[in-house]
Amino acid sequence: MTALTWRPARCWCPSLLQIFRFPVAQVHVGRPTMRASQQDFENAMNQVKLLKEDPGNQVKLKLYALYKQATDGPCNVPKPGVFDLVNKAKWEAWNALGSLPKETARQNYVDLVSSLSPSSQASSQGKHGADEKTQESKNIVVTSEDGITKIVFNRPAKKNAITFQMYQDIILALKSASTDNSAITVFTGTGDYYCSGNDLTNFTSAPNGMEEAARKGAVLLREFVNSFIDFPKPLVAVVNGPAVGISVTLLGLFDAVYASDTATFHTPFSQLGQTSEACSSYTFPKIMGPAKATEMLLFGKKLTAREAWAQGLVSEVFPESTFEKEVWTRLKAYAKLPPNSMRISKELIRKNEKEKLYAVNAEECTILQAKWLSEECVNAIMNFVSRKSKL
Ligand SMILES: CCCCCC/C=C/C(=O)SCCNC(=O)CCNC(=O)[C@H](O)C(C)(C)COP(=O)(O)OP(=O)(O)OC[C@H]1O[C@@H](n2cnc3c(N)ncnc32)[C@H](O)[C@@H]1OP(=O)(O)O
Repeated sequence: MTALTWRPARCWCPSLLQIFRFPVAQVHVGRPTMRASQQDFENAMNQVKLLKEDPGNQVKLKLYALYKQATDGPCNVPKPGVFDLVNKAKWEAWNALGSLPKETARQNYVDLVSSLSPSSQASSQGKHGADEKTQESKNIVVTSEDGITKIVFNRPAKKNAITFQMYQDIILALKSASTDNSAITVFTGTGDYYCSGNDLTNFTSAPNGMEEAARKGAVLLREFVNSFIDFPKPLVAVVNGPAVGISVTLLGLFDAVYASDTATFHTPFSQLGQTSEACSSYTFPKIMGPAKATEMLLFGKKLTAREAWAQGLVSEVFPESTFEKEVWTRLKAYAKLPPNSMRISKELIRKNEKEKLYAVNAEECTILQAKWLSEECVNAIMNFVSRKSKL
């Protein structure tokens, strides 16, 4: 109860207040060289407001903790409850500073701000909003060429983890691809990963509470998966590297899956206190049989590309050295096939399944909405965010 009255530092600009929108980065706290004055401290606070790029959660937590220590002294408020993820993390960061003297905290704050890279400082010209928007949409890149619309997970620094914004961008990209001039649509990833699944920090910033976030997440997930169920043209995954979570389960709704031999397929839902999605509770047992689906969806067994091929999830595996060349040559040839024939054949395959898929999707989303509020799930996500465990 008291925890709810605890206020975050007011010096942060609004985008930085949502400290968990971006995952953790390494903190480097510069070594104090001299005592920072109150003026240095205030200058540093102003500099933080001008940061152009998000410095990462760990840095923001550290800044928050040092600010509180420098102004209020040692942590003196009760620990927020387990579901109040953001405030709990802030409390833990502040509390971890123990009895660090106010002056040292002030100096460390100034050093930390000055250690942030110059490239992340804003020019005070202020076209911040426009830049951010461009940045968001670049995480999903859509191009169309040679009869192929390519939708690319393009967030390699985060292994192409999918943010809420990316889910929305993909829904729009699929809508547009369904009526553009292309014959087929292809998903692939930039960098070494195909996609590491849902961004695990999606639910750690919940300004209106976790229940509201889980409700909205379930609505978004349902619409997202429905846009795959409904997609009318051949949908192909070019799996260039490891795939995790929802990027794997969605493959059951694709028409063909080509994988590099560096790809792996991992659905660690139980480990995350979650359950299967994207209709995989229906498509996976159908594709690979219930026993193999259980190993993946319940026990989180990670498959190699060849194992995934043997179980029918992957159409064909290619050596990494020739993967791109072979796959794109083949896809360009397929894209020259009569598009209406391909569309109608897909419709014949999919139409008897559609009602079932909608129903499965709805049920999976309802179950997940509840799971996201469970202690098992909250703990697993907090472990990831605080880096206690890696899958
Ligand atoms: C509308 C909501 C729909 C929700 C649908 C439900 C969907 C469920 C799922 O998809 S469950 C699967 C979720 N994914 C994971 O559990 C994977 C988590 N990530 C990892 O285990 C590892 O990062 C890894 C194995 C993918 C890669 O390990 P490694 O090679 O050691 O790299 P790093 O861990 O250092 O990763 C680099 C960088 O990327 C960030 N990152 C990677 N994956 C995610 C992720 N899924 N969510 C958030 N952030 C991710 C990681 O934190 C590092 O960031 P940093 O450099 O530290 O800032």
